[in-house]
Amino acid sequence: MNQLPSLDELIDASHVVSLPMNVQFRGVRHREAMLLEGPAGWGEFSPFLEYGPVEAAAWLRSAIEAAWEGYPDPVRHTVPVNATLPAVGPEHIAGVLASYDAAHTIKVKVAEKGQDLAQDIARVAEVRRLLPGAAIRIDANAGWSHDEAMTGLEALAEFGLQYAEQPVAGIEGLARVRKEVARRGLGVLIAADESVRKESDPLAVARAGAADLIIIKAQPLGGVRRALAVVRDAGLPAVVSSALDTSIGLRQGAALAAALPELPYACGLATGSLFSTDITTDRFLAVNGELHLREIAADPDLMRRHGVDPERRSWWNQRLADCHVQLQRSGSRP
Ligand SMILES: O=C(O)CCC(=O)C1=CC=C[C@@H](O)[C@@H]1C(=O)O
Ligand SMILES: [Mg+2]
Repeated sequence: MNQLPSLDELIDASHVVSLPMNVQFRGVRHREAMLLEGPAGWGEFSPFLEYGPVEAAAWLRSAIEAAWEGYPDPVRHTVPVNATLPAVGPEHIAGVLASYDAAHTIKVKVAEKGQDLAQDIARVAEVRRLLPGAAIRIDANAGWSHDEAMTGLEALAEFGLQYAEQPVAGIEGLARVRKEVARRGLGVLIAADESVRKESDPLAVARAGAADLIIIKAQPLGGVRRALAVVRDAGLPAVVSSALDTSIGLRQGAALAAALPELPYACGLATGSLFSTDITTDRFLAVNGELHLREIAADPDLMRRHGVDPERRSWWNQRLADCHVQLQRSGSRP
């Protein structure tokens, strides 16, 4: 596939859905997504609503790759995954974790706006109490200052952390935290997420020696093949994650995880469990901590049931058009 599909072709191939979630995540209670059906299968285009066309164009590129080109050959057919725990209070933790069949590795959200470190400590402590043998990682989404990160990491390291994802903003900030963590001997690895997917150069963080590992996501990085190239060139261990995707987007992430030469960590691809429903009857959910690679197709009835109103549909058509222009401009082909 060397040609970018035309805008008309994309509009004809697209459906827009809004899926309800079981629990608020990232301030989101309903997740909107555009699904594209192309000659190679289904692709998902679901940048968060506040993203502008320059950033969102990479997400469209990823959907077009999935639907018009398909995926590279897998080197594995099962993908280990983590449960993702939003910034809920301790009383809700057991319930949220019970919705996942993925208790070996838990990613706990911390540094949520409007909350404090005591709440983060209580959340991580409760996960450790419920699952004494689990690997626990945290994700601050760049919500801490340097000093807050050091205080937070000192306190949370007591519970045994596999790694800390994006404790602070920016590549320099990460490098500084990583250095200080080593100086204090805290034994916590530093993972870069926003410093990979939101930087104009996704390799800059690796070049700066600012992280021990990188988080990679197919949609923000412009597709599975581009994400694979980032991992190859970064030369760091990679954790595949998602963006609160429907089963179609999670399948894109699984294709990326399945094609990576090395997969040392469980992947953030179990978030289907945070939704109360999906666009396929055979949802792409973890079974005993693993996703089993298989084809996922959207179900026409479910897409109809969760379809958006005409106003949202035209908003998405405009977004599609804006991102299409971006891809034409950058000469970016799937
Ligand atoms: O990695 C995971 O366990 C699940 C995905 C996840 O955490 C995220 C999904 C969507 C938006 C992001 O804020 C968030 C992340 O920061 O990794
Ligand atoms: Mg993250």
